[in-house]
Parts: sequence; C-alpha cells; structure tokens
Amino acid sequence: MRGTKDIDPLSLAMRPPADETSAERVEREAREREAKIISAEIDAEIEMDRKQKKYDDSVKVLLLGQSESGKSTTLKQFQLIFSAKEFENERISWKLIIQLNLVRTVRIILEQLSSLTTTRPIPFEDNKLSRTIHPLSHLNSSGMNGSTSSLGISSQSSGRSSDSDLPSTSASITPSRSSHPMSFNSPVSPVQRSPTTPFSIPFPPPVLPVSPTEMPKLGDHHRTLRMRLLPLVHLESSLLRRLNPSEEDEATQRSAHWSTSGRELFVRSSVNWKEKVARLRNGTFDVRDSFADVDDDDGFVDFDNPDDPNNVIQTCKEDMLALWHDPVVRQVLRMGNVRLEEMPGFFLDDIERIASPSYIPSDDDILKARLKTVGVSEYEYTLMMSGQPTKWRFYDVGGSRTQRAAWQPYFTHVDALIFLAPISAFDQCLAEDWRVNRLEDSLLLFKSICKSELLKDVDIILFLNKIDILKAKLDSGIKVSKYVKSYGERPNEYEAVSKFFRNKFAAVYREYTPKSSKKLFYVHMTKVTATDAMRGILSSVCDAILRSNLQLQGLA
Ligand SMILES: Nc1nc2c(ncn2[C@@H]2O[C@H](COP(=O)(O)OP(=O)(O)OP(=O)(O)O)[C@@H](O)[C@H]2O)c(=O)[nH]1
Ligand SMILES: [Mg+2]
Repeated sequence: MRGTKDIDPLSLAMRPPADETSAERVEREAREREAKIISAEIDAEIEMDRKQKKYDDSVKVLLLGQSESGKSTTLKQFQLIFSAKEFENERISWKLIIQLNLVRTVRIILEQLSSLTTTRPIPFEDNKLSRTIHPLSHLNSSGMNGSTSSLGISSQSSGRSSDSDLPSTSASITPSRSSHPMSFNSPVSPVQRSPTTPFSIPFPPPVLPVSPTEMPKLGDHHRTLRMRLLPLVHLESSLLRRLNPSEEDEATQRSAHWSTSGRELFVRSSVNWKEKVARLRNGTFDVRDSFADVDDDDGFVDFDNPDDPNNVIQTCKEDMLALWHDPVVRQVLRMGNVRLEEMPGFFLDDIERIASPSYIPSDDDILKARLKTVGVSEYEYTLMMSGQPTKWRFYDVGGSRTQRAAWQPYFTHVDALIFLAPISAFDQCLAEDWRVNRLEDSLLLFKSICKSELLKDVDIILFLNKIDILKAKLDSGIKVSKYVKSYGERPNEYEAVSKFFRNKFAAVYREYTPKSSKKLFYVHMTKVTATDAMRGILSSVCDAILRSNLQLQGLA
C-alpha cells in the first residue's frame, strides 16, 4: 500500500471533494466527459495542421470513389511504376493476403453448398458485389412494384446511398437525386431487415425459377470435401481475428449479424498491416489460439506446425481443386448467379501456384489482391518525373458508405483528385445496400464531388475503371439497357457503352462544377490492374498535375 505522501500532488488536487453529493458527482462527470471530447477535437485539429505543414512541399493527390472502385490498386500501380524498390520490399507481405483471398473464395463456395442442405438462406454477404441484380425476377418474387421517379429511378434504387454518407457538414457536397443524370431500372426489391432475424434477408433470386426436381444433388463426396476443407474456414477466421483484433468497424459488426467467417479482410489506416503480417509470418500459427493477441507472437517460424497457412493450404490443395472443378458446384454457383471470377481477389484458377511452398506473389497477383481500406491511409513517395525526383503524397480513402465522412478534411489541402468509377458495375448493387445500383452511386458521388465548393479549384482526373470486366460482361450478352433505362436501343457494344458512360460523367462535370472554378478535368478509360497501359496514363496524369501546380504558383 502506498501512503498519502506517495501520492502525486497533482492527482491529489484533481480528486473530487470528499463531501461531493451524488448530484454534484453526476454534474462533474458530465463536465469531464465534455472536456475530454473537446480536448480530442483540439488534438485532431493540431494533428491535421501538423500534417498539412509537414507535407506542404509535396504534390498532394486524393483518391476517391466507392468501395472496390480500384483506389488502392491505383496506388499500388503508382508504387510499382515509379517506386519499384519499395514495391519489391513489400512483395512478401502480400502472400498472406492472397492466401486469405483464396480461402475466402473457397468459404463462399462452401456457404453456397450449405444452402442446399439447410432451409434457411445462407448468410452470404461476400458475393453481393458479384451477383447481378435482377429487377424483373425480384419484383415478381416480392410482389413489390418498384415505382419509378420522373427521372426513371425506382424508389428502391435510392440515392440515399450518397445522401446519407457523404460528409453531412457540407451541404454543397451532399448529392441530391432530384436531377439524376441517368435512369436506372429498379435493381432489387426492398428487403425486410430485422435485427433479430438476420438470416431472413433475402438474396437476389436465381436467374431461372428452380423447382425441387431441378435442385442439384450433393453426394457423399461433397460432404467429405466440405469436412476436409473446414481447416481453411478455421484458418480464415483465426487470421482475420489476429490481423484485426477487437475491431469494431462495420465489417466486424456485420459479422456479428452474419457469421464469424463473413468478415472481409480490411486494413485500418492507423495500423501498419505489413508489419503485422510480417509478425504473423515470423510467429507461430495456432488456430486453437485464435483469440490471442498478435503481440504475443514472438516465436520463430515453425515449419512443422500444421496450422501454418502455407501448410494448411498445401494440405487442402487437391480438395480445393476438386471443389472448384466439380460440375455440381458449378451448377450451384450458376443457379445462385454467383460469378466468382468477377469477384475481387479471385485466385481459384491459381491454386497450384499459390499452394506451392516456394510461392512468391507476382506483380499481377499483388494488383489483383483485395484488401479493403478502412479510414484514410497516407503514402509519401518520391517519384522520378522526367528525371527529377518529386515528392508526392497520396491519400487513399475507404470508399464504403460509412467511410465517406472521413473524406472531407482532406478536401482543403489537396492539389488534385483521382476519382474512380467502375463502369462495369452497371448491373451490380452496393454491398452496403442492395437497393442501390453501384453505377448510380458512383454518378451521385461524382456529382457531389463536382459541386463541392471546397474542391472548386482542385483538378479532377476521372478513371472510368474496370473496362476489362465491362467488355467481358457485354461479350457474355449482359444488356446495359436492362439496368440503365436511358441507354435505350443503342448497340450493346463496348465502344457505344463506354462512350455513353463517358458522356454521362462529363455532362455531370459540366453541369455541376461551379462556374468560377479553375480546375482541370481529364477522363481516362482504365483497367488499373494492367501495368503496361497504366504506365502511360499515370505519367500523363502526373505531368498534368505538376503543370497545373506550377501554373497556380505562377511558375509556368
Ligand atoms: N479486373 C479488374 N479488377 C480490378 C480493376 N481495378 C481494380 N480491380 C480489383 O478490384 C478489387 C478492389 O480494388 P481496390 O483497389 O481494393 O478498391 P478500393 O477502391 O481501394 O476499395 P476500398 O478500399 O473498399 O475503398 C481488387 O481486387 C482489384 O484487383 C480493373 O480495372 N479490372
Ligand atoms: Mg482501398
């Protein structure tokens, strides 16, 4: 026991009076709480100020766009093309992410198979983005008629997407649906979400009506495969917990509603995930110890440990291949309209390579890997531009709806922004809200960015991204006019479709950019995963930003 004389005099002075009444205590505690909040706000302001001052001499670029639009992938390309050594140093860190991407896809298949053996719909959140939306079948199945606004947007396909999650403090960047530039067919019917019955959330129905006799039959070997692949599912949840222990972000909250294995791998801006991955690689893996804190892993590589991801994946290799090539499994996926190949982080066609003990991720693997961003990550690179070293600072934001409130503080001190809109997503819905068409969300988001007074003089580079997926969809016969009413009778071909989308975004820019704006606007059709094509695009983007910067400073 410490005596009174050992107590710090400051703590003594801060102690509540001995005769404090309970009413006084409540009042004091409320005062202290408020003071704490104010103090945290001041700290945040000081930190932001510090960052602005510190990086004033660098060219600052903000990457914006909805989740999965390709922001972090664009950043990887910048690093690969202009800062190759750093990219090389981080190569090995991506191995675990790629392994986790692979395992996630296997888990999705297993969950789909479960749907055949259980009466309740599977908690299958992960593939929402790769499921198409089926306006007609859904309207039929629900009996809900999606009324269409005067602009052709159904009431379910709400623009709330952007209304609700853009920074609420700035009216100028809050999008409004009242003058929508494109008209979309109703994507899906409103779903009845009940917090107490999470499994009652319906999924988009299969393409064809399925009678019980048409249901694919699972045999004993499917059940055996499932059992044999369970270590992968355990490995995934164990590693996710270790990489993001006690996270309370949306992914975790959703997982509580869905299933522990439903979490998507994400990186929080404040966490150096590469360091964490390195520690996991150097520590021992023990699935049974999955709740242990990462900090406890100070051991060495245990090559004999059966819980090591390399070992688990290698052991399950043949079963993964058997599952992926099984005709019944393919039929189940088709019926559920699950297009795994279009999902980010799809590595099932690379099992042999990834399961090899000597596997090192290739450049393409790293660009394909999916790691969701939460918060705002900052990266500083010295890029060699026309033989001159130039300091660049990139801000890579999380694009999902709950993340967008964090964008606004960065609007006031960037030189340019790259906005990514995945135009392949015309037939998809947001992971965050099934009622919202992803392309519609992108357009509304872009509109709010154009309108923003804070971004009035910030150059905008628009990447209409994922053109490879767009081409594949058109080639497979998916009709744009089925999802975008205003597309009408135009040819369902890449040239016509891409021109149509490009014109729509350009029209939004022209209509909503403040008249007094001095900003420049460039549009590129991109597949940001393609390094050769991006080399030229990123060079010209950097040149344009630099030129514009010099002009602004009166140096050009
Ligand atoms: N096929 C194809 N895939 C792409 C393209 N651009 C990005 N991807 C993939 O799409 C996935 C999502 O890309 P990210 O860069 O992580 O998306 P993001 O915008 O950073 O998403 P958040 O962090 O959630 O905001 C990754 O797996 C990428 O490899 C593209 O042009 N074509
Ligand atoms: Mg990201």
